[in-house]
Amino acid sequence: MKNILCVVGTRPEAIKMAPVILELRKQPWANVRVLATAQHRQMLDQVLSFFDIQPDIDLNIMRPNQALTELTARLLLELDAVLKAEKPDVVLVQGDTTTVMTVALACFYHRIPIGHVEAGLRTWDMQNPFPEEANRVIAGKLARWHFAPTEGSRQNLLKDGIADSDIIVTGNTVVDALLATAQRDLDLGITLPADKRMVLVTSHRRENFGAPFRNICRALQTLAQNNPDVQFLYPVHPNPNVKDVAYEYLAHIPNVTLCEPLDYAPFVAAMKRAYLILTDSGGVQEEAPALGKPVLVLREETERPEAVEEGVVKLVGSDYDRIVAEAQRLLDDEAAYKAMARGVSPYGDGHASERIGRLLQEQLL
Ligand SMILES: CC(=O)N[C@@H]1[C@@H](OP(=O)(O)OP(=O)(O)OC[C@H]2O[C@@H](n3ccc(=O)[nH]c3=O)[C@H](O)[C@@H]2O)O[C@H](CO)[C@@H](O)[C@@H]1O
Repeated sequence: MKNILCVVGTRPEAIKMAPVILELRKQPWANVRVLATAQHRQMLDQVLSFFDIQPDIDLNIMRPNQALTELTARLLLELDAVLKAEKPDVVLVQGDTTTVMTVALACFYHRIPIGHVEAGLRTWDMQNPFPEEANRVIAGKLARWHFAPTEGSRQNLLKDGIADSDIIVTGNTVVDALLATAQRDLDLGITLPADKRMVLVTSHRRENFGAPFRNICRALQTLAQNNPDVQFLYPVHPNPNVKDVAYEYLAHIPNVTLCEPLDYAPFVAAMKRAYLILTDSGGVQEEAPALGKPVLVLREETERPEAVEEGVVKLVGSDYDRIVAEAQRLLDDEAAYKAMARGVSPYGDGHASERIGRLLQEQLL
């Protein structure tokens, strides 16, 4: 029996780690334990409960306005005690949060091997996204096994000096979670006009705060006013930099529905119902293509270039004119829309977790 400790800190980590945990739980050789750092609290909890996962250890680390240095220092100390008590044979982390970087460092000090899920995403700019690029580079240097979602991420790891034999291209586990969830009977929980096309919006990345986010909201306002036959649905992040501005520009427009962030299952229902998606989210860029939904990305660059190269996702940044023009084109021009709504899924086929499980079995037994 091998002890495998799976760590989650935020909503996207939980969504992407859940299928791995559920897969490993099926394995007779694996004793799976779940550690929640709870770097984010509420949004993490609703995902874990949806997938029926109860953390075995919960560090409940989140504090109001937590600074990165303090979060890192507190996490390192807490992890030291957890690793001493748990003595895992391997620790799995996902993505590029402070949790991931800190767990990688703590495991390195304890000489415990780590498996990095969603390894090899790079912008090659340490400042952008901050601090995620540094987190994934550090975790990458320290990881024993690199579960790369795509061939492109494998190439990034090779460029970073990682041995080919330590990398396995698995696909992204986000597609495993999505396809399993999309099959279920889902309820959006919000009534929208049944006869109208729906545009789904999410936007809360830090690099857009300030003038770029105002441009985005102004563009959404123009699009909604020019297209009364289209319904806009925007689950708004509670951060005041986002919420105050979004409500100022959009709250009074009849065909715009603003709501709290949706739980994962209703959000998947919203993606399925959407005609078009505008987002600055990393995960949504990976999910929407698998559902055949065109995405306009409200960022200047992305560490997820594969769907852009496939032509099913387009970068539009935060430029008012560009957002309005590109979205209007997809609403008006059926050929342009169909070219982007092809259902090409460059990030996975829904079997990434099985590949991770097989590799661990081969390596550990
Ligand atoms: C720089 C960068 O790209 N960083 C990424 C970013 O992750 P992200 O951009 O994917 O994060 P979000 O957009 O918050 O989450 C998305 C997931 O949430 C679901 N969702 C969404 C709206 C909603 O109302 N309800 C939901 O359930 C949705 O289906 C999707 O799966 O931060 C993480 C560290 O926090 C990083 O690790 C990750 O690289």
